[in-house]
Amino acid sequence: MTVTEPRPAAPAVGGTVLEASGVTMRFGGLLAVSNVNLTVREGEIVGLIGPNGAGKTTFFNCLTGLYKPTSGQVRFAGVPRKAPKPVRPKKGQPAAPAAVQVPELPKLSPLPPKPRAVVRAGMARTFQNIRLFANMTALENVMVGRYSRTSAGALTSVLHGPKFRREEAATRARAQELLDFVGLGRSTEHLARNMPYGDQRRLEIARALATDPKLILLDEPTAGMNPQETKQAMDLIFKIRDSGLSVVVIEHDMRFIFNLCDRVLCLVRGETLVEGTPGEVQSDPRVIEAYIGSGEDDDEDDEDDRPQDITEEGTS
Ligand SMILES: Nc1ncnc2c1ncn2[C@@H]1O[C@H](COP(=O)(O)OP(=O)(O)OP(=O)(O)O)[C@@H](O)[C@H]1O
Repeated sequence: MTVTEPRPAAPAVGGTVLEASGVTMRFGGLLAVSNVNLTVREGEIVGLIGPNGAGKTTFFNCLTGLYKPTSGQVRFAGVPRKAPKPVRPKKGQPAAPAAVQVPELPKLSPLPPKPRAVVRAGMARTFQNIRLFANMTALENVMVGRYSRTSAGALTSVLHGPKFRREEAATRARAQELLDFVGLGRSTEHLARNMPYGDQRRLEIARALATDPKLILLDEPTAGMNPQETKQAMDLIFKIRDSGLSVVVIEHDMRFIFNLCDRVLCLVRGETLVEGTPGEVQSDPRVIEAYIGSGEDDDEDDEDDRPQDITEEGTS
């Protein structure tokens, strides 16, 4: 399964941006992710692969703070995990024995689960299913993403004071810049729901970039794309990397992943099967076995995968 083609040279990889160690996630009796480690450095593109049900999305959700892992730890930009607060005895009650005072709490990610807080921390993500505001223009969709970075309060916004107007103009200008960056500079006033599928995907990326992230996580960015759209998506991700961001990407398209990524982590049944360069991972017989065993066809280009509608859900 050698599918690697010559790829643009990666810039020198810098310090650690994201570090996940021993991440485990249980849903009741089901162990979806088990003791998974991952380090992402500045300027790196890391791929997450694995057959259906391997735990990729669950692990992704642990990285972004959408899920609190059952155990393990996620550090983003060096933010350390907060120590659990000791339980204080109530007034007049004798102090509980030490073992009860500091219960054995599961190690939680320091990443707050609130999406806005995750954005402030410098992470942005896209979802498997497109989540654009269907009846808003491309520009408005990106501006919505940008609002998490503006400071005008509710009163300023209602009064449309000078501060609001200044910020609004800056937000609009930045949104336009991002649309140009992703190649949608001419679609500014198009309603999201009328845009071609590949453009909607790029619009989602522009909206995620509007939060000025250090790291962007893309969940199946090429799902349902035709080969030309897939190539454009790859070029865009290289461009994002070249602008200094780190990228983590989940994909089923092996050719895409092996041509795009600096490093690839392959999960099977919630566990790390192998992690390494695309060359190492694609030649590992265990990876081939895992995919053959799962019956997945990696070169499938099924047009029927295209979602028919985009949802009205907002950024998260
Ligand atoms: N919220 C949930 N509650 C219970 N079980 C879940 C939940 N989310 C995922 N699972 C289970 O956890 C396992 C891993 O699922 P996950 O969606 O993370 O895999 P995946 O590798 O992303 O799969 P796919 O490639 O099909 O999207 C599966 O067995 C799935 O059924």
